[in-house]
Amino acid sequence: MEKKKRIALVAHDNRKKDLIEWVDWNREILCMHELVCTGTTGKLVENILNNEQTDKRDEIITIKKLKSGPLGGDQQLGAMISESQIDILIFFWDPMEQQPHDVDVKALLRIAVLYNITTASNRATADFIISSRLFNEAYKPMIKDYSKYIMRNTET
Ligand SMILES: O=C(CO)COP(=O)(O)O
Repeated sequence: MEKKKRIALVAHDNRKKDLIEWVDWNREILCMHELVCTGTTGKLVENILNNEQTDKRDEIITIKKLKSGPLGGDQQLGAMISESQIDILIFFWDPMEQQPHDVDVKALLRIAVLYNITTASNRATADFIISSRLFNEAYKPMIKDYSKYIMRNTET
């Protein structure tokens, strides 16, 4: 990943407040990177980053907004990860409530592990990531070699 990171920000409804507070707190750093969000989270992130009271910049911050999570946003994000278009995933998922799209959530978290994507599910981890020395440097995560799996004999 380059110095400028492609960061995905996602939160379930009960955790949106947490994420928006975190984004607000880290606005100066986040604005220097590319941000991608699922739909509803994206609207809130864009609002807080362009809030006239708290933001001193002249330019309007735009972020890439995907579909809402339950409508395919998690899957879009998973596809972007598999295409090497995301470097960091900050996903505050809800540990207390089932989601209608639980399978999509699980798939997104699985693909993030598969591609060794830097991932935070809570604020403490997100704090450690954003304050890491590596956050400001180019970094090449190790990707496991799946060529044996791809070349396996499927006996057709
Ligand atoms: O459901 C989500 C992630 O699983 C988030 O979707 P929204 O950002 O559209 O609320």
